[in-house]
Amino acid sequence: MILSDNVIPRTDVIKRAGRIGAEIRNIKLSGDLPEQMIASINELLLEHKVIFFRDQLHLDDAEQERFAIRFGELAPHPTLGAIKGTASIIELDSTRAGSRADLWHTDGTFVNAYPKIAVLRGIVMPPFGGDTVWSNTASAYLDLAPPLQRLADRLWAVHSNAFDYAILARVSELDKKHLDEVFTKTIYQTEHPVVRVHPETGERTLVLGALVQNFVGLPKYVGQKLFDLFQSHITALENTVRWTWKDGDVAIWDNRATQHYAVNDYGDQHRLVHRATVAGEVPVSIDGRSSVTRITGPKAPATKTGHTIG
Ligand SMILES: O=C(O)CCC(=O)C(=O)O
Ligand SMILES: [Fe+2]
Repeated sequence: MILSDNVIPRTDVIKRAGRIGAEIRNIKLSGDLPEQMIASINELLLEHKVIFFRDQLHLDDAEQERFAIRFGELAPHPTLGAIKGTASIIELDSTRAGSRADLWHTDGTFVNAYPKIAVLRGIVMPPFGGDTVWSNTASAYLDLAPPLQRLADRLWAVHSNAFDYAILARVSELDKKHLDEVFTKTIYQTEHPVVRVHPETGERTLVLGALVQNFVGLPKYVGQKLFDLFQSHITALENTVRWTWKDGDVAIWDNRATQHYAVNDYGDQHRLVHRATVAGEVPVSIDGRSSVTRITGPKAPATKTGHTIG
């Protein structure tokens, strides 16, 4: 019997899709939960990759962070920082530029030690639309045919917070200016293995998503096709779970084994979420090499911009 069975009854864990996602009932999240409970939540997180808790309306920013810090050090966003009075919380408010994360991504992969866990609290959720979808990057790896696994095993990709305007067609001129000024005030470029070994489960997971710029040693055009091929395995519907939010819901994901996408279908209805972030480990490839941040510098020439993903 695994640890969590003693602490969280199996009947309080309700799977929400075949390969990823479970709702956990009858827990009031707080910084004061006993250590065994935190260990059990972590165990369920590793198993299900994203876990959901309803009715957490008692949480404020401080308590959200007191809970999150039980899983590790809090990590502010490298360029956005954290909202006032918090160590790591970013606010995504639909009325503000760049707050719609409608691209498949893993958070923060433009740095080497990108976050391991995110705790997202739905504060004002629209009555319809605005779901979030997560995908399982460990099962996606297993879905690859063995020759494609061997190819992925050896590939490395460059991730950056610099973006081409072309892929952000929905962003207005005003948004571009804001994103340019805030999100990409420093440009990071990091080389990650396409396949990392999960430090807690030993699983192989794919490290890709919207922050990928190119594959090391591959022409852009070829790389784009390969990227699409790998991403299509990650985002296959069978490999995802979709959450319809209510105010007070909390979603916690293992950012080392997932990608996510915030569905942008709620028009100008208000949607407000706060995310606390737990620092992660530097990824290690299957042959034991670590990710490297190659460039950390002031913003380069004006052809690039950013987005709040990550
Ligand atoms: O708004 C959401 O549902 C998810 C936003 C996101 O990508 C994040 O918090 O990392
Ligand atoms: Fe995100």
